[in-house]
Amino acid sequence: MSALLVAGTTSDAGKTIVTTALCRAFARRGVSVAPFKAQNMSNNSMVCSDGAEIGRAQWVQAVAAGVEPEAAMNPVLLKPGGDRRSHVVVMGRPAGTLDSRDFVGGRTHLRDAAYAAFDELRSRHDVVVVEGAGSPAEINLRAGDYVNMGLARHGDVPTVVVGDIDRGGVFAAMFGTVALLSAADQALVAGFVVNKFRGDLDLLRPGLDELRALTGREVYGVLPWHPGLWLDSEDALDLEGRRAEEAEARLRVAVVRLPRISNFTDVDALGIEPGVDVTFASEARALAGADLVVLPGTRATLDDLAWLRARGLDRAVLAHAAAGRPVLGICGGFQMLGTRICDPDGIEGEAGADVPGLGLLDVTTTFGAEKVLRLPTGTALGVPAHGYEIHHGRTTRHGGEEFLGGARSGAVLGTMWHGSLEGDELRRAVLREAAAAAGAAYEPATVSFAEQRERRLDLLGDLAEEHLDVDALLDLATSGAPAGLPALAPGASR
Ligand SMILES: NC(=O)CC[C@H](N)C(=O)O
Repeated sequence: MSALLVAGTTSDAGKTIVTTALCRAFARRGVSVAPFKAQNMSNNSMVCSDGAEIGRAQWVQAVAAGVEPEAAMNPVLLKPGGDRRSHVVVMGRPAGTLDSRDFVGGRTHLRDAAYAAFDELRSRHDVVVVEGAGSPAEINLRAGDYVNMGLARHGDVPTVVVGDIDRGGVFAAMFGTVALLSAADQALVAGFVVNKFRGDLDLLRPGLDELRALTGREVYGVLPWHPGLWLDSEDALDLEGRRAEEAEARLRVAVVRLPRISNFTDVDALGIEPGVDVTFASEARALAGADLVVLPGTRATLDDLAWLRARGLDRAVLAHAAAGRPVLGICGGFQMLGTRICDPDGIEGEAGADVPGLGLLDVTTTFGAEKVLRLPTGTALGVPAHGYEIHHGRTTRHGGEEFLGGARSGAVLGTMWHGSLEGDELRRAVLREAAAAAGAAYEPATVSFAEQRERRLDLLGDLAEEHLDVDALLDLATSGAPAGLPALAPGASR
């Protein structure tokens, strides 16, 4: 019945990490906890067991909390395309598109859906850990906000502000975030969490003391900078951090960094393999020397195919395949490998588009308004496989062999399934085949993706225990923001 909002001074300040860590730490205390983010802007999503689509981060946070992921945890999901339009998902189901100009006004139906989901979720759990978006002090957007202080005010939710000290300016950012809010909003902000600190805590302490004195608010902890903390990636911001650290890489995988890349956590599963070196390629020469080229999913297949061609990456992929080297296309990337892609109704871009694909697989794709959301299971390469599907494109195979809801022709593999590489047996089988086709002396290790994810979530829980005052934060969630928090100028007068 209680809740805590984790807001941030900026995007990427560490809200997702802190929310996930608190989900795990609270759950360890036997508390029934659920994650929530009113609105997520991301092309990285996941399918829940009832077929609902939610942001990947909330899905992982539910796993951290030990509860079944569900639509109410991320009632509004905006998936941006290349044309200023976002696909809107409400309570896990497609709900039309939104123009970027509608972002401030015209969204009350989304706000209402978000508040209803939050109220309902809170009624079923002891604590809801809410992740904010961007900064709560985006004062140009405050009137229409239902993700940060709008939601906090709706549910009387105590709030902490996370600041990234690695960027510098964290004291100004934390003080300013509170001071710009109206007095009523400020009354809910109980304190701060410093993230990504490296160095001597004794040097930081005088600043924290002064921040406490200046704001009359608590500092609930200082999380250290930690290199191995990646979670299933929420958005494309942290793509650079996904490179496998392996001195003697034996299988080199180049993932084409499509601008509207989506559901690319497939890459995370490759990144856990000790002998696999994963790099992202934005230009043709970055594919040179790759054993396996991966074309990942994309929110906008045709726009990204045009981008691929403009950069000459199409010729590099074709040359790679012509040399008998392996290519793996996943969902949107698979669609690109086909002979033809049509968008008669303008689902992803311009209506009436009809464009040749790379022609490596004998399949054609037509986009339809209805979205496919599924958790398929099956067999491929002689081992059991599972995955998830999120797509508007209907891809039909006219030749080649069947492969995971897709097609294969020699060393070129294409699948509609995301997440299949999280299956340890299938990942090994795919990598073994790829190595054979590429002539690489590589043998997959025996790592388990599920175990690695669990270990990372435990590591996050441990970090929270060690560096945050988890009991005080749980108490804050339960008791609400303390009375008498000072209102800082200039927001205090608003
Ligand atoms: N997940 C994906 O890669 C989606 C591919 C494509 N945008 C479709 O909807 O069909």
